[in-house]
Amino acid sequence: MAPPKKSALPKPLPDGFILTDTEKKKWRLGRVIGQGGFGLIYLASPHVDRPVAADTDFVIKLEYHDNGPLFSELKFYQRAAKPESMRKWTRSRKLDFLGIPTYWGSGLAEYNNLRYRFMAMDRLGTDLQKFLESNAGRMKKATVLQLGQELVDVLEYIHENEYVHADIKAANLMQGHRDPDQIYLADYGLSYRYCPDGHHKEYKESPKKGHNGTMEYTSLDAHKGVDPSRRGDLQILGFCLLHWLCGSLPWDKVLKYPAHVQEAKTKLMDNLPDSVKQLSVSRESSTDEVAAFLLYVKTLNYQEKPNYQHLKDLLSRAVRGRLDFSRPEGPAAVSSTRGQDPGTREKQNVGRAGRARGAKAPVRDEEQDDGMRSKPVLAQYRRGPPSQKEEVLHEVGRSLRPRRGPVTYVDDSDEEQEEEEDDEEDEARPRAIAACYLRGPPIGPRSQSKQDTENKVIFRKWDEDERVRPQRTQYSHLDCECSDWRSQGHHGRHAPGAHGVQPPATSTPASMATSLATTSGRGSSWDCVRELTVCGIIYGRIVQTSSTLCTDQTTARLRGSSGRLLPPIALNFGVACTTILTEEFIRDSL
Ligand SMILES: Nc1ncnc2c1ncn2[C@@H]1O[C@H](COP(=O)(O)OP(=O)(O)OP(=O)(O)O)[C@@H](O)[C@H]1O
Repeated sequence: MAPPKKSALPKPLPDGFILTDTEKKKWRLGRVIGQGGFGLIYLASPHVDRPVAADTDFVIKLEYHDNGPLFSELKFYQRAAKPESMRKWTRSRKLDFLGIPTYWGSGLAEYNNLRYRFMAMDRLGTDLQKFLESNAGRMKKATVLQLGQELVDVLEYIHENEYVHADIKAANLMQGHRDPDQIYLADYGLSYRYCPDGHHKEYKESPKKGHNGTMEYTSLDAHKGVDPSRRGDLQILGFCLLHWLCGSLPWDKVLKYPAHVQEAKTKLMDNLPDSVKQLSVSRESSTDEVAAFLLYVKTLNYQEKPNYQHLKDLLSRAVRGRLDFSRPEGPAAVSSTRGQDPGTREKQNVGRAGRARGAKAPVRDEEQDDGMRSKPVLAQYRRGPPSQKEEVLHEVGRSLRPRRGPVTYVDDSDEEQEEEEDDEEDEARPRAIAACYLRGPPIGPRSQSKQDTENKVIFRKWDEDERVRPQRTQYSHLDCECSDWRSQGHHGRHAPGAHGVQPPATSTPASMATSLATTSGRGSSWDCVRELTVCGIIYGRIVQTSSTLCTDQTTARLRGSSGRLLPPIALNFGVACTTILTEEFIRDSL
């Protein structure tokens, strides 16, 4: 019998499933606590004879066997982050702590004719993107500088072990599960072995590979299609520090135009330190240290080993102690991509972008925008080239970074094949991502249709509701909504990625619903409209489809820079989708 057709996200394994890793150690799966574009994160425990405790210290990341990201991540942990080598490093450098999660094992599994790869690792806590979201995109200066120093330590360790991370951002920084003062750099799915066996990659620009990474922060080398290196990681970190201090970056408004982002970053780097100093939002949050940091990074040659101690010294104003993620004092972030009315945001952003660019108006062209915006928001905003026609809804809710499509990987337990794997791994690294594949709807003004105006009214009302709704963490939000859904007897059966039925790729709402009804063999399209919406509520992954339904602006307002729907907003968004889907469904049916 042919195995069932696979989607990118694995069909979940049942609660209590036992996995055996390559060291013959057994792991019991608990409930799912997270979901990426290709993988699920389960609570897990090595005590297989009893259910997994809610406060367990382990998680298991699960992907289909032939997906690339987990394979790359595994290789990183196996080669560069062995617990013993990290312990030695920490001792020799007299560090209190090194923020790299511990890898506990990995292996393969088979269930219902499907093959999986898994990795057991430390359980982590909240990611820092959450704090930014509730603090208008900013952090206190002492916290930013302290984080900067800790991340320089982490980068020095991984750089000395032949790897670069290449995707540093708040969404990939997570608090410790037990100790919120310990911050870990997670997600090594895009990490790159820049110096295999001590041989540094050559500098080679390749326009076809250009603009790889998370658009806000990716390095100028990556914009030019040059393989990631140590200086690139440090430049990415510098852009992150600047963002966290100011709540915005000069290129926030042109993120969908990679060439414009590259131009703005080049200008910023060319005009250091003034270009960065003048972005300070207040004296307390002055950007002088970040300007000096980026200035030093600019002096580095492609293959040059950075002076990490010097970089830490440049950020040394921070006081060691507890990290403080409370809202910084002083003016609100002027162009945070979150938590603000887009009108306000736009006005403020013009000022900031203008300053960063000198006298020139922000890279923003109404005509061009309108041209772009008049087109329907279709597959071109998905992340990564559309490899398969049946690309599904849940793939579009992921971060902006590109991912390789399914590639067959050899079993990494076979050391003899390591070199072959390395080649394969290099081959499989994410390739250039053309601007047209960038996920996210156009941002900015557009001509208003009647539907736009109606949608705005709907969203304004929910924005008001939003202010009185208490903030919840991502986990509790997900848990709560999943359990609501389960308590209705659905058990995630119709949730994207959790069953054999996948919502169809972008289409009209009516055809989407009808197609879902046909493929699932269930009920009427009307039921499916409702279920699609619930899927959206639970997973916050209905962005792409809703992009085709809602106005660009309303959708843009609901996104964080990570590209995810902000959790409380996801709920509202689901409701909005119901309305829009329903209206269009009725209209199409008449
Ligand atoms: N070690 C961990 N402990 C606890 N939660 C985790 C851990 N790793 C990841 N998560 C949670 O699971 C979610 C999915 O993580 P994952 O690394 O698979 O994907 P992602 O980084 O969100 O997306 P992408 O597919 O772009 O990598 C994360 O957003 C995070 O909330």
